[in-house]
Amino acid sequence: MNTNEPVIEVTDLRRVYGGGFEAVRGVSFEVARGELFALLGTNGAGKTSTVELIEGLARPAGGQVRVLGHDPYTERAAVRPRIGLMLQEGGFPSELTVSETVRMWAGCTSGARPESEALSLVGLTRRAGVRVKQLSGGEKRRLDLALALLGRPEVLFLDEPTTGLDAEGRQETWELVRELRAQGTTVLLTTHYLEEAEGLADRLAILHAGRIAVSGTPAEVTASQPSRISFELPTGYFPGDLPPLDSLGITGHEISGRVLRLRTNELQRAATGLLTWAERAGVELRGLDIRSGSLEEAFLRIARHVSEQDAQAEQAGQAGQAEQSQHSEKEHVA
Ligand SMILES: Nc1ncnc2c1ncn2[C@@H]1O[C@H](COP(=O)(O)OP(=O)(O)OP(=O)(O)O)[C@@H](O)[C@H]1O
Repeated sequence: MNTNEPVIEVTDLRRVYGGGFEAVRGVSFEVARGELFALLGTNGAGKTSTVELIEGLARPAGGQVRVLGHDPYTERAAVRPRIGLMLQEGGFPSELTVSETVRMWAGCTSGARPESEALSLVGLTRRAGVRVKQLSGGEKRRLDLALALLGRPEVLFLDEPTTGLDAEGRQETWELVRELRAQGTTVLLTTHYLEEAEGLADRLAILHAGRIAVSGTPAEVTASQPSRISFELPTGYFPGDLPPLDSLGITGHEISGRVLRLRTNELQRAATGLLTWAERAGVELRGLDIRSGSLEEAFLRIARHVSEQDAQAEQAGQAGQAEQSQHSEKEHVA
């Protein structure tokens, strides 16, 4: 296979649940060999619904998925041995020990790693004899990961892999994922942790209400967000006493109490202008906070923006219904 050829290709993907609810509404993206692509999104955005289609666990209502050049649903036998799945719920028999679980799984996996290697990869060697039901939530996630890695997959699907892990466990999992990626494994990750996506992903997409709202490298997505400056107005000063905000490259502002919050796409210019003004005026900008655009900002803006759109659409719908019912009343009266 050409190394530039995408390992995962998703085109105009759609998923409709019983009752007609469209959870995935035309999602398209590609993941190249050796790349780590992260899907982020609010609760219910459609991450799991999308990933399950790519894993071949369900048939799309529309669009196309290709994994390693095959349809993962209709050509499951060609795809399954080459991919590793770490689902949100492993669902393994709780009475088996960690070691028995790995051996059972290895029995169904061709070319499986030795048990000791799989357990040591995820730091579970010392828990080999413990029953699954006695593992902590974080240890269960590690076992899920060990099983996903058992067949040395070319493509690894990680659905919220660090949920339930403490800070150290999370760092260890990230280190392992980085190593796997360095060895050429292609990874599709869904996560709620923005720093996880920021630290691991080559590219990412933020899903909202079944659609991709923004995608790109973490740096591209972050750079598309405005930077922020906030401080307390010095006593006796008003916003009009500052230099004209647009002359400092400030594109928006709001004031609550004495705290002024500014938005800018030219952080250095805006910050320098304000600090120079404060220096000359001999005043202190208390509580000064200067921060570049962040992935968190992008995420929150998308969630807020789309909820505003939803609210507007709902209002427009209600207004339309009210108008229609007034209209039909009039027709009735006439
Ligand atoms: N089996 C199902 N039947 C009907 N609706 C479903 C089903 N599974 C999911 N949904 C709905 O589809 C939407 C997307 O759900 P999905 O689980 O894909 O979101 P998600 O982004 O993975 O969310 P989370 O971050 O909470 O895991 C939600 O509105 C959810 O209620």
